[in-house]
Amino acid sequence: MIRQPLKFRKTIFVICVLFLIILLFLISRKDTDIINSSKKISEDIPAVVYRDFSSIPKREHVYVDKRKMASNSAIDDNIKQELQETRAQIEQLKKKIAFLEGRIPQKYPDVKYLGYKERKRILVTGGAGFVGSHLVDVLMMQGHEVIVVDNFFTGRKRNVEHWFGHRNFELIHHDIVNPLYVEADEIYHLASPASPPHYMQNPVKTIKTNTLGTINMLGLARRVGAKILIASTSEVYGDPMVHPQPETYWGHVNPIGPRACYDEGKRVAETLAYSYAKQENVSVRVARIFNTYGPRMHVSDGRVVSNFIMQALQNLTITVYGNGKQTRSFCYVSDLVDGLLSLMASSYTLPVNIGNPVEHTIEEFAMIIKNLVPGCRSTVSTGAAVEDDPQRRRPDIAIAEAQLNWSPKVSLQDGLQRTIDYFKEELSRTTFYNNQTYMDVNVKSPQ
Ligand SMILES: O=c1ccn([C@@H]2O[C@H](COP(=O)(O)OP(=O)(O)O[C@H]3OC[C@@H](O)[C@H](O)[C@H]3O)[C@@H](O)[C@H]2O)c(=O)[nH]1
Repeated sequence: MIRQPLKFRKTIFVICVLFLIILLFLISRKDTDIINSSKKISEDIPAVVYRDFSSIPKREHVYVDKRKMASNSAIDDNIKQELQETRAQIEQLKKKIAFLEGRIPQKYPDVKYLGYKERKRILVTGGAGFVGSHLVDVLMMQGHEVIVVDNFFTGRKRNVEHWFGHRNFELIHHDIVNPLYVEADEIYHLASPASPPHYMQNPVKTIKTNTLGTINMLGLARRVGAKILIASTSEVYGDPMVHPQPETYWGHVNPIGPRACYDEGKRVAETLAYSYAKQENVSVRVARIFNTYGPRMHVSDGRVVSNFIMQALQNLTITVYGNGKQTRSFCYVSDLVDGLLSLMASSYTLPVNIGNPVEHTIEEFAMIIKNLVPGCRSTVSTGAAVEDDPQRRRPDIAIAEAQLNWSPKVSLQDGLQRTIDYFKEELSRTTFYNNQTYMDVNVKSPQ
């Protein structure tokens, strides 16, 4: 009985071992299959293509807060409005820049080259004014170094801006009532208001400019040894008793009248010039300038040429002061400039009349201008006379012809046509319409 269970145990043991071996065999076979099949699967699956997802914009997480939505849209509207305003400002600035760029001279007018010995340093007081700027143009073209001094009371930068930046050109903003220290070989002293309404507007300033200013310029000429030309005027003859007026005529001036600040100021300027010549040995030239006209007269100048042309161009009444029987003789600005240059170059030191002797009544002159403006519908009116208005004026230019070999070349017709063209362009500048002060003049009552 005892041996039977032992045998049974052995048999059981053997069976178990065998079972285990079979099991291990089976397991090992199954593993190989799985590996093989998995290999096969991986070979069958196509390779995954790499894709760069970084370029795809990530969706921002937007937190929608309905309470804030209303205020956000109000802010959006403000921003939109600011944006629109800024855009409009930028557009305006662009236009302004384009306008300013248009005014920068692209190329200077042709300037002659002068050697060191021929080139002069020339000071022009009032060089940004009507006559001064035309003189500056010629001096610059001749190749000289030009210094313009102006206080811009009636002068304008616009008149000389085409020379800005040129190496021969210098602009000094200065009032010659105060001393000036510059180096110069020649001085053209033109600074002074010249239009009756302008010089009457501030008579003290007009006298100071023509007396103190002239003393300063003569003092400068003495210090630096410069030759100086004083711009005097036909007004030193006042309301003349001699006709036409020769340089030898002493004049007929009311010393306390409304024109005296200019007339007497210029008479003192002449006296000062000859005093400096005699006492300080200063080389002086004196030009007595008669009525002059041309481009660059200000639309608000107030003198007869600019007033009549502006009125005719706008079909306004042409305003003749007084009965229109008073006479004037009008010289085109380029002729005047030629005369000034000839006088400076000459050795003649006494006063010289520079003007055009062709004389017209102011009434005739109004009709000449009216007829030169095509389609002009202006009427001509006569009215109150200007106090102390000279009744006749015409230069005797015998000295200019003999001593300077000078006489005017431009006819009234041609000169007026060029001037009308200039004023037409001025009128097209919109700013003028806000500033129609060109008829501002002191008149006395007709009685
Ligand atoms: O609108 C106007 C302006 C002027 N006039 C008259 O036209 C004549 C000329 O007057 P302007 O103002 O042009 O010039 P004036 O001749 O009176 O003075 C000028 O003289 C010579 C220069 O040196 C000066 O430029 C200036 O003083 C005057 O009789 C004046 O009364 C008009 O009838 N209507």
